[in-house]
Amino acid sequence: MMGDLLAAVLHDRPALTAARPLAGGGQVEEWDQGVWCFTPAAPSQFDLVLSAGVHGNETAPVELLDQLGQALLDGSQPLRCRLLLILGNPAALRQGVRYLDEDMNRQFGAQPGGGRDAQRAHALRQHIQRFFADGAPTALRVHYDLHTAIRGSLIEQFALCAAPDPAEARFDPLAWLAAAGMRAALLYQRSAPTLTAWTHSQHHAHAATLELGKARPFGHNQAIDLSQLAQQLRHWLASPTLPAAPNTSPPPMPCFRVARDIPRLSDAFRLHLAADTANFTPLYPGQLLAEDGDTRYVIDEQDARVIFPNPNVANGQRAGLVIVPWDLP
Ligand SMILES: O=C(O)CCC(=O)N[C@@H](CCC(=O)O)C(=O)O
Ligand SMILES: [Zn+2]
Repeated sequence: MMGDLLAAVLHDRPALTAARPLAGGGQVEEWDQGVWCFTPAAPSQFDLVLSAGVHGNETAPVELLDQLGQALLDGSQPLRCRLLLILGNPAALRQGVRYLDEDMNRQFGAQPGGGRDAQRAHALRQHIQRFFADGAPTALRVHYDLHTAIRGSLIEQFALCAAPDPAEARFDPLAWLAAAGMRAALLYQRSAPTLTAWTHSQHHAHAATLELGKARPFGHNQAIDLSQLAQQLRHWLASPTLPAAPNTSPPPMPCFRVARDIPRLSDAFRLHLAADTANFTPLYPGQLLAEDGDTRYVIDEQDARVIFPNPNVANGQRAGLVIVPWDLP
């Protein structure tokens, strides 16, 4: 059943008109449409940002965060950490589209656009900045941005994040992701214009984009199993302290790195993959992956796989990623 937070966003009205005490202690305040700051009764050393709906057609994780928000409102979910809950792109959610003018998850880099998605991205940056600034300077900062993908995937649930920092003794990001049901990690080595790349680089948050299944409209997400993620999120929200956990070795899941981006440079771009090619499909050396006028993208990596192949992006945007296994040191 739809909760109060999502209903408000879909009806284009506020969910709360003033700060509301939570039945289980603490309070919630609406900072903007689709942005709620939950504060626990006692001070916390854990600041958690959970976002979904940055792409308006990716509804399963939006339903999950709506249920979590409702459980906090009605007191059935205890809260021991600070939480910023975000439904990313309300106007795109209302229309059931990935974005309005420009992909919102490309508006967090050095050159954001000027359209409605870029304006919303700017507002989200301000809210997240305020949330972290209001927390304890020593708090552990974690951000999960929940998505679903255009295509099916040979590994259904996986994370995209920066490589773990071996110096971080408080927290094992890959162990948390494994506990939340992620079965692979794609580790970035360079910056990207995405929301989690921004919270990681600007706010030193342990930030990951979670891919959770195939994108479908509201009410059609029965095939996506978010139970493990939901259980872990509920556990973390209720935990008075976080277990100290240095990075484990070997990592608890297969890890990959980006061997290269495949950019769509022009209208001549052609992707030589079937439209139903799943994420993580293996590519073989010598395979012609794509052409763009005179530019040919031929696989020369061993054990390569493809992620997010999509020829229908705007010129200049990423039309796919070639990834390879990465044995973390
Ligand atoms: O299925 C697809 O082609 C895209 C799914 C999606 O929205 N993925 C995110 C990944 C973000 C990241 O690279 O960290 C995106 O493209 O924004
Ligand atoms: Zn997405």
